[in-house]
Amino acid sequence: MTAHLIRGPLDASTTPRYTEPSTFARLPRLDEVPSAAVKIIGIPFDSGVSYRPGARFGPGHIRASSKLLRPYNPALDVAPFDVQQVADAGDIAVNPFDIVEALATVEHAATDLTADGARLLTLGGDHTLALPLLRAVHKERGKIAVLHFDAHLDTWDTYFGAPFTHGTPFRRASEEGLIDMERSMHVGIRGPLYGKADLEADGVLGFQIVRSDDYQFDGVRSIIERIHRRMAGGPVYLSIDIDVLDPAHAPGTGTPEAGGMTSRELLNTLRGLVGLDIVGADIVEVAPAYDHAEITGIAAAHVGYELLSVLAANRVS
Ligand SMILES: N=C(N)NCCCC(=O)O
Ligand SMILES: [Zn+2]
Ligand SMILES: [Zn+2]
Repeated sequence: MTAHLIRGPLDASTTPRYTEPSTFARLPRLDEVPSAAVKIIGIPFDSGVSYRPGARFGPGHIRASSKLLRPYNPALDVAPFDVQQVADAGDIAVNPFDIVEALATVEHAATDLTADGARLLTLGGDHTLALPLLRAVHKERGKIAVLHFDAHLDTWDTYFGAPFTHGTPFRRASEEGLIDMERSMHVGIRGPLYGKADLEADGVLGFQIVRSDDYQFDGVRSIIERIHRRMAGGPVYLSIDIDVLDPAHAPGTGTPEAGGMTSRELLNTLRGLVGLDIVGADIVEVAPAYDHAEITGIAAAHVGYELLSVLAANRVS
């Protein structure tokens, strides 16, 4: 194999940040590099939402909010764009009027983009997308442990009889045998449910729950330990619904719930994932119409940056 020079972000000291069309962190586009170990894709899809629409504009907003990121991450002592080629693969065009067709398009695109062994970081889009992304990962890797950050369980059964919505992806994934039921977790759960039965049903689908309140009572360190205890020893898929953050930290989302995590708690938890075999990730539910001053976009951009840093740190060690 020929060694290629890794291309990182544009240099902000010679090309101002606010020039050029947006790519994540001002990285090169996939067609500008020979290959990439990590590909960032946008999926502008929100036909699965139950409340406020608008997450279809999430990918563009996260990219636009990611321009200030810098190349060195002191928290993990790693330069995430130096040790691996990361590139922005643009958006996948999906049918907004036919959810089943949209899910098939996403699954095939994810399969194609990872055929060369690349890992995907997906920018949503609503949480319905986790299902086709897990289907694609499962084809490659078999049963996968899911680490799901969210205010919501997203293991409800149907809405208006519809099986594929942003409130149901992890029930479908569990029913389809995609997830490792001994090693999956929800983190950040809070807020009112439809009934106590929601939690009982969730329990048999293979998830353990870390509640948002556990952050206050137990702290970040103990939660990182719980995650490692449950998830080490096999591949992990990370799905991050931005509404896991408190609405003060992420107002730009479709189904906000009070009492959430701070962005500092989330970023520190993500840094604690170094050592886990993360095979793919998504950041979903960013809905810019309800955002202010890019608060949510910036949080999502930093979440993506920490994930890329964890992948880089895993590669270095
Ligand atoms: N996946 C997200 N963000 N929300 C699910 C909420 C489903 C409901 O309306 O009860
Ligand atoms: Zn949610
Ligand atoms: Zn969700």
